[in-house]
Amino acid sequence: MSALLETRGLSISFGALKAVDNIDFSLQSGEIHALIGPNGAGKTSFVNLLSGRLMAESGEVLFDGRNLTRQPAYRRVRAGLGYTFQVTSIFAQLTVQDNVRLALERERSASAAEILSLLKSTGLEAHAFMPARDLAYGHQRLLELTMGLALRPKLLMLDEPTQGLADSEIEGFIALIREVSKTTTILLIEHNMQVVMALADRITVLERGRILAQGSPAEIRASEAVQAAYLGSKS
Ligand SMILES: Nc1ncnc2c1ncn2[C@@H]1O[C@H](COP(=O)(O)OP(=O)(O)OP(=O)(O)O)[C@@H](O)[C@H]1O
Repeated sequence: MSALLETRGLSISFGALKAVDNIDFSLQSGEIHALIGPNGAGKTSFVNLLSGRLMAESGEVLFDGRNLTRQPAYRRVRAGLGYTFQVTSIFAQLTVQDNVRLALERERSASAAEILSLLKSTGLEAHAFMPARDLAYGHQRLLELTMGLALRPKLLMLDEPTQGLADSEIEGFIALIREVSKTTTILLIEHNMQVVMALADRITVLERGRILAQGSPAEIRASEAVQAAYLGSKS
């Protein structure tokens, strides 16, 4: 099986701090791959290097047979590397369906049927005409996911999608991600270990900008190095 995404020697520093330190990583098409690690391990910086929000100091980002290392963020989105929009990029005064229309129309015009079908896929169709600011917090997270799916990415990167959700909402979110994963490869940054263990096919653990461990959920759960890293950071 060939990798959908690969990084070779990927690095970025902030002053003297090597936030992402020479990372070789690969992700297979079809998998849900979780990226975990203590606070400050470099997860967000790594994903920002993939999305193009940060430019690599050295190393390469290879995606779907192309070298995207020097490409700007919008080209990476166009190549099929998608990520969930942050709550801040939701237009609060616009309706839910108009937010989805805007996400779609970054690329082309969208039909009402297409918008409705996307909203149905994440369970938001009943809220289509509501201003986004009136959505409950959990529904705003769903709107971010819907907007992330709008361009039908080959790989969708989710940065802490369950953060701030109530326990009662998490089961539904797990089921939804599982459904999305039938058609989209997923890279999931997540602190909630229940979510990680329920969803991930493979897990990569980062610590201080490096890969500490990689394996199946069972292997990671059993790893003493991983347990030590987590206990050490109290996160
Ligand atoms: N723009 C920046 N300028 C300076 N230091 C930064 C910057 N962004 C991140 N860092 C530092 O780089 C390190 C890695 O941060 P990063 O946010 O990537 O970690 P993380 O694993 O995503 O953490 P968390 O789980 O807390 O979100 C941290 O020490 C952080 O303080």
